[in-house]
Amino acid sequence: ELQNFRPTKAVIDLKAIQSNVSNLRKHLHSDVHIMAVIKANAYGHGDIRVAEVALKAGATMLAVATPEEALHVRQFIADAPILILGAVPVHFAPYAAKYNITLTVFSTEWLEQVAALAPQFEKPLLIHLKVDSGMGRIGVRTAEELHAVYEAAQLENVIVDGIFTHFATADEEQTTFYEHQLATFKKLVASLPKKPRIVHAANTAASLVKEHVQFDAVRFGISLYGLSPSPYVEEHLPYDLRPAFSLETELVHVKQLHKGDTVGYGATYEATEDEWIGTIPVGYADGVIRALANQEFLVQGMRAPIVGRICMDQIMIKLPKKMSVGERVVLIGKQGNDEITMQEWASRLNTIVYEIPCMLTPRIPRVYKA
Ligand SMILES: Cc1ncc(COP(=O)(O)O)c(CNc2conc2O)c1O
Repeated sequence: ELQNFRPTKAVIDLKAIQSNVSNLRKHLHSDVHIMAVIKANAYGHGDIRVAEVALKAGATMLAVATPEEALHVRQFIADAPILILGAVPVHFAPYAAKYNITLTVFSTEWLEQVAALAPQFEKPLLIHLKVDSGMGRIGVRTAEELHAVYEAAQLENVIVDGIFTHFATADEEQTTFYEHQLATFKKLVASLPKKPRIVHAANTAASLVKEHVQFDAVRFGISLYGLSPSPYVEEHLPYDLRPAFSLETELVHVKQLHKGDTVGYGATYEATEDEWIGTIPVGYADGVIRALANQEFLVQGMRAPIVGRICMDQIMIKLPKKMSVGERVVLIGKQGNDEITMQEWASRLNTIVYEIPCMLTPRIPRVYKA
């Protein structure tokens, strides 16, 4: 395929992914499965390459968010079970059965409509029942709802293969709500006539810092990529995480400004003395949004702040000294003795690290370091 001409790229370190999975493998009880959560194009890291490495390093299942993601992954990964974590329309059920995609189910109406299609399924449809133990998103909330869905799922060509819930506060120090969710979930699972094969509840935070919540599988997302779900979890990690994602580019123009010269739309930045300014080929159409104003990037291991407004495709930075066109600029990652972390971006944008790799658009090619 065509090579990349623009020097802006995200470099994904597959050894970091491999290390994060194999460390989790050692951390978990040996009979607990690792479900690699690769939704949203593996949190912006590239779902197929991440899935291949994760499966080789000890994951046995994959989780995505949408039918389209599941079909895309199944085109490249023939065997691993793929669970769609979100709701899917009834008319997707025949495709799920055909392509061995496991669905999340929590509605009797959904099952009643699928009942009409099930006899024609090419293969049995695997489903996991979803319990809303407090996340307040999707799922059954009471024993009677759970039993109604369980009964409605007793269909030819439908197999209740799992049951799961999702924690809203596992990444926080406060455990009251988390304990309430865990107790609710355990009670509901115990109320079923038969335990489904795969019971799962833990996300990264619960997998890393909570006890007795591993059940039959854990759903491992953010720390698969070497990122921490929260500062609290970061302070209590059972092993070091290796961030897999770095973002880099090169200077495409360098000039010296004199006192009073201005930079960018609105002429919002004014040089206070002779200053060296670099221009880099990346902007808000790449997901480096305008709210990131004043973020620093690294050149020769030194910090260079954005000056002037972020443009759609270009950004100006104030260089610590005269530099040449072609000089490498690190927007996320290490250079010399310094590092620009995703957490630094997230703090500046008043968001969480999860959002950063997801917001970087496909115009930034993801290249892989094996
Ligand atoms: C149902 C479910 N399970 C597991 C995970 C993985 O969580 P982790 O990345 O903390 O390990 C998510 C992440 N869902 C989301 C992450 O950010 N917003 C979300 O809705 C999820 O929605």
